[in-house]
Amino acid sequence: MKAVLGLEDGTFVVGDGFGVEGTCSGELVFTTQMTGYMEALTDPSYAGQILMFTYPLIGNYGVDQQNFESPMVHARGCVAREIAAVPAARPSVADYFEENGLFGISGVDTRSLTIKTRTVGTLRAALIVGSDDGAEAVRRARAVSPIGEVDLIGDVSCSEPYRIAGPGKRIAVIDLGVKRHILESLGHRGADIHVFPHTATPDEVMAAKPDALFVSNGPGDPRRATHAIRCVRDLAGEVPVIGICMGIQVAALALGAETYKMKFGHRGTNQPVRYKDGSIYITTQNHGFAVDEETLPEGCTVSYRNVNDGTVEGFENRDLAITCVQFHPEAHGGPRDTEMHFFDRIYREIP
Ligand SMILES: NC(=O)CC[C@H](N)C(=O)O
Repeated sequence: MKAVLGLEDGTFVVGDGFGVEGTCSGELVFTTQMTGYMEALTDPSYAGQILMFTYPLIGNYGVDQQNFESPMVHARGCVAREIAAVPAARPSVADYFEENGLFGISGVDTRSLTIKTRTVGTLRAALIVGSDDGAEAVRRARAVSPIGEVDLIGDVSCSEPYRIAGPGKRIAVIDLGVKRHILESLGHRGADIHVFPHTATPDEVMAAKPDALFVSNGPGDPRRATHAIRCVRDLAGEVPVIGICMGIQVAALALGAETYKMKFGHRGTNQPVRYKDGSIYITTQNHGFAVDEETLPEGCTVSYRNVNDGTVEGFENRDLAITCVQFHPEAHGGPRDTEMHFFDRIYREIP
């Protein structure tokens, strides 16, 4: 089966389709991870994006639902150099894509597409599985709305509040598309977790009498997380605030700081960050927006910084008890170095 990937700049590449016939479109983003392909594809933060793997062989250990970050694939499409046809475990990625009505293309030069993305910035793209009509793919890519103009959070947040009972501190989680392993990392420490939809009001959150407010990861432009921004704006100072990924961006926006779209973002399991004490951690990341350090108000200090480009990877505000990171300390699969470092510390520090 043929497939074609078209980009807004007029480029298209023809390859082998996998999954089912049809079309998907969104931002084309690349991740440098060598493993953890299903964790990435099922991460709700990839909603609205077509995910391209720079590592040339994807799928060699098959699909294991135990690794999923949510019950389904959220990336709109998958681009790979090669998908392992006969993995060591079943089902294969291609079988899984077919059974679940998903779209993929393999046999394409992911290096040149990555170099292009790094050179010109993230591009809108369309993938047509079952066709090699490059002009049509480019036309569809150009029709894609920029990610900042699309509401994606409502599609991935829970619709009703729910609780994962635990014996320990009570944490209210605002679900912007929360990854399963974040809830598990909190739960393993004993947290009594109350999860709220992204539309939760400050009163609804406070009715749970939380010891801390946690704002999750999520897809798209953080400025669209308007309800969560309001919650943090109203509640910071009243309860400790913890954030991961979109959570840090929401916390920054709530304090009056700004976020910006990065040229091509950070996605992978090999992103080095430097903590304020000088120690370096290898982290998993998936973000295309970042906090503008210059706009952070007084009282906020940058706690982690990306070693490659110097961008903000974490900040804290001791007076307001805000602690947040841009990377993913819960990451499965990816390095676990920061799981203990981050979750133990934030859990211990909740009064
Ligand atoms: N994983 C996330 O929470 C990502 C946050 C936001 N969607 C970004 O791309 O920056």
